Amino acid sequence: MIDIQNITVQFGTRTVLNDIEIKFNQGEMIGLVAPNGTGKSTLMNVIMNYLQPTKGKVLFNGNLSYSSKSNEVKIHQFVSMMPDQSDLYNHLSGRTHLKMYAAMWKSDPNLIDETIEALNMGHYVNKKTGTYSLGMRQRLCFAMQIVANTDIMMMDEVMNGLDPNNVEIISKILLKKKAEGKMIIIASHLLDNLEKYADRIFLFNEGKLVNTNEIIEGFSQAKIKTIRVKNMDESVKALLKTKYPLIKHQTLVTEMTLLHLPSSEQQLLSDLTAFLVENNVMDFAFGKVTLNDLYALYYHEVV
Ligand SMILES: Nc1ncnc2c1ncn2[C@@H]1O[C@H](COP(=O)(O)OP(=O)(O)OP(=O)(O)O)[C@@H](O)[C@H]1O
Repeated sequence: MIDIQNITVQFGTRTVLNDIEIKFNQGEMIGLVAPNGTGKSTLMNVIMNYLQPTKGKVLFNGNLSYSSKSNEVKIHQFVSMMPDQSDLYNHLSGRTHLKMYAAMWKSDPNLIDETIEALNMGHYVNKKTGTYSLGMRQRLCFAMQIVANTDIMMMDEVMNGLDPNNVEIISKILLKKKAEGKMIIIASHLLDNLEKYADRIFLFNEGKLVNTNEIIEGFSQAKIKTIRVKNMDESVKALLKTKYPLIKHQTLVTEMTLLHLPSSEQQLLSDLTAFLVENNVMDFAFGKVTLNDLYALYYHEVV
């Protein structure tokens, strides 16, 4: 378990993390989402103690913190950060990298071949990494962390440069690790993927972590409670507000209007359908709010 207690990070006058307080549990997949340069890596660096916060501390499993070098060694036995592609040694093979990681974390050596097979790396893993493509290097970095097999795994842009097949393969491996009780923290811009697999997703806003479930009630529920309407006329919006004052409106920069319904009662849904059609609004769909919508709401950017 990670207990982040009042972490503040300032660089000069800029506050990148502002008094963050949050607990992450074993068996959870946590998604961190934000535009570039907002603090995702900074938070991970604090959790790894690569960066000392201006204020606050991080507790592991109740009472262990980075209060001494020997504690750091203890913590890094069960907390790992996925290596970066620039950490690879070009003159060594992928297999050698995997063996190093298995040896450093004293994990089960059988994991090496299992992981090579799961990630379809057999045809290249014995070659020097200097000959690998971007996607091959990325899979190796991921495989290294899987072989280390720590209880807490942090990954910054794990899906970088991967084709959709490999994104799915890695997602399935992550689900398996989660089922084994690992805590997985992922910073990613692949919102659809994150939305599918993460248990809790946090957006960074002005140095704070905002849980997506708190932005829109029922965000993670599949129930129909939202209508997505494209290019809705201001006059129709006004009419709708008068007729259905309980329906909340949110307009995104994507020209999409979200209508949040007070319930998903059948009668309300059919009345609303009739209302929209009568007012010549044809481009609409019932469905849940997506992470892409929330991103557009928060960051005024189209993903
Ligand atoms: N050591 C440092 N000194 C000064 N400023 C820093 C330092 N590290 C990070 N920053 C600044 O803090 C902000 C957050 O950086 P961070 O790397 O955490 O962003 P990020 O959300 O991980 O971005 P990305 O998606 O690009 O990886 C940025 O404005 C960055 O310039």
